[in-house]
This record gives sequence, structure tokens and C-alpha cells, in this order.
Amino acid sequence: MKSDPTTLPSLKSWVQSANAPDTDFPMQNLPFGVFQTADSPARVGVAIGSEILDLAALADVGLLHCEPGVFSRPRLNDFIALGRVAWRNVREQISALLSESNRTLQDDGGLRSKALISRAQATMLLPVDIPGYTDFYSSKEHATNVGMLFRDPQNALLPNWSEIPIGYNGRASSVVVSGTPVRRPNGQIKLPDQERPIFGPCRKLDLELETGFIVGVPNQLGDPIPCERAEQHIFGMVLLNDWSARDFQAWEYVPLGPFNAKTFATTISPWVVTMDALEPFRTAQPVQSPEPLPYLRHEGKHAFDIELEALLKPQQAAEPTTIAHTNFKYMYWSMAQQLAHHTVSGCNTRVGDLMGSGTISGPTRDSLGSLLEMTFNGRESITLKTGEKRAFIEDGDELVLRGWCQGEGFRVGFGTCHGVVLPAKPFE
Ligand SMILES: O=C(O)/C=C/C(=O)CC(=O)CC(=O)O
Ligand SMILES: [Ca+2]
Ligand SMILES: [Mg+2]
Repeated sequence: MKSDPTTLPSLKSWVQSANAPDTDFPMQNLPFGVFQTADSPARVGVAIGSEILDLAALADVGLLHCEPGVFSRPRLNDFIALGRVAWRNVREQISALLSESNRTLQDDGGLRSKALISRAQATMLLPVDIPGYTDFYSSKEHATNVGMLFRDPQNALLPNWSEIPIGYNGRASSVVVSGTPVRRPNGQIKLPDQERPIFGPCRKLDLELETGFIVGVPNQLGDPIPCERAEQHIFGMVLLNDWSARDFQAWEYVPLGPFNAKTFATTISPWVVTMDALEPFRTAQPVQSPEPLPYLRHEGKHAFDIELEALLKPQQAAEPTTIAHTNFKYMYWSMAQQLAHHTVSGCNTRVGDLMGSGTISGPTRDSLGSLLEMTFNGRESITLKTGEKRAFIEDGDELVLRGWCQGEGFRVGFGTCHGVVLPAKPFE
């Protein structure tokens, strides 16, 4: 019998924390990441409940079969490059080893203590070497809101928006893993009452609540990826915060788009959730009108039902405040359409390329993916649980993104994507 990769044999694990209904990392998930501990170098692991399964340790003792060495590297790229058959095969082997009925690891205390590491003891690293980073702009609600604030409220959505999955080439070098502090950038700010710009620390620092996908199967230069097959090129998804300096952005973006407003940091979550884990949460995307050009058409359902939250925690606060709750399924353009459009010119992609969804805003006041939208570009403020008010992010604030697909009695979660903002560097 050929096994279906999305319905794995047993969904109960002998790792008890994986069976809790509110864990992000049950048997249905099995996301890949790169971690290190105080006494071992960086290597590949899979999150299971409150633990990490060390794939390098399992491969070393012959319990996990794959290309030699791929799990002992400080990045997922070499494993990802093996392709979809290998991803699924490894996922099935891991699922079998963790399954309640499998005694191999469960009954071998020595091996278990080597191969199962508490997540609390591990430091997560950037999961992939990212050769290129592209950021899209695929939420109609977000694009309409930004159009109103930056341009013309009467013609908020530009005419090209409903024809093209708009994007720009971002900066891969400054993509950092969750937990990395983010320094407030210095740059040019054009104040309305002055003729020339001033230079100094950003005064309108913002978050962008996004997801990102990782390219798993690359295409060659000159060889576009057809929309119908584009999902097969995706390894998995992460949470992504595209930190944005709104004051720099408003001044610099005409005519070539954002530059320093977006280059100083982009934070991603450490666990890459595979497309096989997300498969049960596939759903329809919004109706597209006008009908996209033929190269952007695909049959069936291409959105995913992923609940998303953004939280803000001031430095001294005991608890964070949830500032947004939205869903990936609101996105107008699918990941497949983004990838088809990106490569239709013949542009090649590489293993590990990161593609940001664009800020994910929903239809309501509490589902906006940026402070720019929540506060009408700083004209209003939001009130936090502590009573403090925010128009934009202040030094010491921690921003946290969360995401999960809700199943019956379990969730396929992304963990968190967080970062604390540090004061700007004094500039000589
Ligand atoms: O409308 C604009 O001028 C720019 C909007 C953005 O902030 C660009 C961006 O990062 C795209 C997105 O996250 O949706
Ligand atoms: Ca963005
Ligand atoms: Mg960015």
C-alpha cells in the first residue's frame, strides 16, 4: 500500500508533551529546524512537543536513513536539496520512530537521552542559508489601507495590483532568526514642514505580520515554474516579521520601492513547517476578479487556514498585549501564483530562497498586520494592557508573532517569531 504523506500511521506519540491539544508541535506537524546546545555544534532537528529530535544523532546510529551527513550541517539546505521524495521519506521515518507503538527509542534510555533534547536547553539558529529574499504585497486589505495612507484615498488600490502579485527584491543578508535583537535604524526622514530631509533614528518603527515560504525545488535560469506545479517547489513555511521604518519608506519609495525602510532586519521563526503538515488545512482563496492572466491560473484550493497573531510587550510589562489577530487565508494571491509570477520572466530561484507573503491584514480593525494601519500612520494610538499607548514601536518593546492551524484536538503550530527593539546606534 502506498502511504499518504499527509495522514501518517499513528498520531499519538510516546513523547507525552506532543499529545497535548495546545502544543504547536504534535505528531501531525514535525517541522524542521537547526539547533545547538552548550556541548554540541549546530545540527538538524525536528520539534516534537517540548522536545527536539536530533536527526544527526539518529542518523549516526543508523536509525534514520538519508544521504550521509545532511543532518550534521548548520543549515537545512543540503537536506532540502534532496527533493520531495526525501522530505516525505524522512518525515515518515520520524513519525514511525515517535509513534506510541514503536519501542526502539522509547525503551532505550541511553539513546533517548542522546537523541531527545529539551527545547528549553537548545538555541535555535537560522534554519536555512537564504540566497535570496523576495517580499510580496498580496493582501488586498493591506494594499488598500497603505494606498489610502501613502497615496490617494480615492484610488487606494493601484490598477496593476489586481493583475500582478506585486513584489520587490528584499535583502537576504539581514534575515535573522527569532530572538535576535533588532536595532532601530538611522536614515533619512522628510518632515512635512522642511524642504530637505533630516537624518536620524527612525521615529515610525513598525512590524509587518507575514508568513514566508522556503523554495525547496529550484528552477533554472530561463525556465519558468508553471502555476499549476508551483506548490511542488515549496519546502515549507515560517512566520516572518518584515520590520519597517515608515518614515524612511514614505520618503524613499518613489519610484523604485522600499529600500532602507526594509533592509535593516527581517525576523523569521526557527521551525519550517512542511507543506505536508499544512495540507489538511488547505482552503479556497478569495475570489479573483478580474480573472488572472492564463499564466497565473490554477485549479482547486491554494490558500491555507493559518491563524495569526501579533503581540506587543513593553520592556517592563508582565504580559504582552495581542494587537492583531488575522488569517493567512485572506491573502488574495496564492504562494503558487507568487512563485509563477516571480519566475515567468525566466528568473531562477535557489534552494533556501525566502518569499515573504506581504503583510497579512484582514477585513476588521482587530485584524490589521501593521501599526501603520492600526494607528492611521501615527495619527491615533493603541492602548496596551499596561495602559501605555503606542503609535509605533518604542525601544525595549518586544514584538511576537504566533501562528497555528487548528485541527480537531490538535494544532499544527509555527512556534513564535519574536524580537526586542534596541535603541539606534549614535551616528558620528
Ligand atoms: O504601498 C506601498 O507603498 C508599500 C507597502 C509596503 O509596506 C511594502 C511591503 O513590504 C509589502 C507588504 O508587506 O505587503
Ligand atoms: Ca513586507
Ligand atoms: Mg524586511
